[in-house]
Amino acid sequence: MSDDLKRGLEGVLVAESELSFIDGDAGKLVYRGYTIEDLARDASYEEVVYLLWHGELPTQDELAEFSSEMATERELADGVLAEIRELADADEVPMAALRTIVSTLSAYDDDADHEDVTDLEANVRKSRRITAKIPTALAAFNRLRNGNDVVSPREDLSHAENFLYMLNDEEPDEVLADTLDMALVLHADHGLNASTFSAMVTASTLSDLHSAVTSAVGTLAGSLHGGANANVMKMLKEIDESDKDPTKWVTDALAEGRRVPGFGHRVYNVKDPRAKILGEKSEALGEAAGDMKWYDYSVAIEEYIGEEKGLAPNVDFYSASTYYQMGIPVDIYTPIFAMSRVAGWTAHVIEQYEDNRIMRPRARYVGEEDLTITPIDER
Ligand SMILES: CC(=O)SCCNC(=O)CCNC(=O)[C@H](O)C(C)(C)COP(=O)(O)OP(=O)(O)OC[C@H]1O[C@@H](n2cnc3c(N)ncnc32)[C@H](O)[C@@H]1OP(=O)(O)O
Ligand SMILES: O=C([O-])CC(=O)C(=O)O
Repeated sequence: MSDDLKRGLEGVLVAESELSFIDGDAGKLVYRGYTIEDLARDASYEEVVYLLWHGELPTQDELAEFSSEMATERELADGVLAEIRELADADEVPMAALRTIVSTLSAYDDDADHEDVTDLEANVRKSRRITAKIPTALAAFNRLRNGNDVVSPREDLSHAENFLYMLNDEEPDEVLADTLDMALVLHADHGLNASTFSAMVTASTLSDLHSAVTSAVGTLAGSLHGGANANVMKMLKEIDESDKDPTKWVTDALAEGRRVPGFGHRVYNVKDPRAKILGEKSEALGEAAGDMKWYDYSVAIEEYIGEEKGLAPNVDFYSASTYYQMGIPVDIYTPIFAMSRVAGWTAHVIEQYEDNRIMRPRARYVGEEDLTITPIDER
């Protein structure tokens, strides 16, 4: 047994997976053999979810059937809606609300008390229901906390279109729908990132899929992981409201020992390929609106941090200005990440069940030894 300490489990190999491959030096991301660039250009989110869960891209008939099965699962039970209303009334933060909602979904899932938590067919059905219902829950939560009525899902719209329709009570135009669909494709899986790993740890104890996804949502929320996308936008807005230019703002932040959200990565040593694609989307949205401010601030920061710190943008950097220009509220950027990543979480959990061993690393003990207890009345 090696006594090398691997802080943050850096580089530790704990599983074999057929789902996604990352080459951190080349800036390459692949889902089941297909590059992220090809998938972003040529595949819808529904096709990517099918690819992750079923191992290959669907035929036209398979896609039509799969999309329809997903769409029929969008409605929420009254009990779930009642809870969403309570969370909105309590002004819960969106990622905490989503964590609670995912957990509650199990109470209304016919497969949830299935005796064998590893049953593949039941897990695919549960994955489909959770993935289909998260957008409905998130849109309902956002509308209720703003004093608006809930908009019911429609089965004739795609996953991305239907979410924007429920969020805004208006069918999205093609640019908005395509941009969100592509963002969902880009976020769907990413190896053993922290939230996926936490889902796998939960599953490895032979706990159920809803528990694994609930763990993952809680893990994604942190500012070092999915929470960074909202922090990027807060930074861009802070820069805009200050009298500093972006490089001065970042210089001051670094001098104060602060981390710049949206930069750095455990695996990529170069620019994240997803950031490249999202940067192009952010630029295109700015051009269409005739306002390049958010894109220009972002590029200035990217150039400066690259020169000063040798750090490159990760996926969260350009998703921020992209979502902002789409009119999406800043505090639901991370829930939208979860809305996509649930496909990867569930796919990895299913892989974990197929070849399970409980995850159980160890810590080097550095505490006191051989102490004797002083009786309580003498302490
Ligand atoms: C979807 C995602 O989860 S993508 C990541 C989203 N998170 C962020 O954008 C938050 C900002 N980034 C970070 O905090 C980190 O880069 C992480 C968490 C992504 C990766 O962390 P690690 O692999 O553990 O790298 P680590 O924290 O050891 O950083 C290495 C060095 O780069 C520096 N560094 C890393 N990221 C940043 C940053 N964003 N701003 C400033 N300095 C940074 C660290 O201070 C450290 O410097 P040091 O060696 O002088 O102490
Ligand atoms: O892989 C990681 O560590 C973080 C990341 O980029 C992701 O989850 O998409």
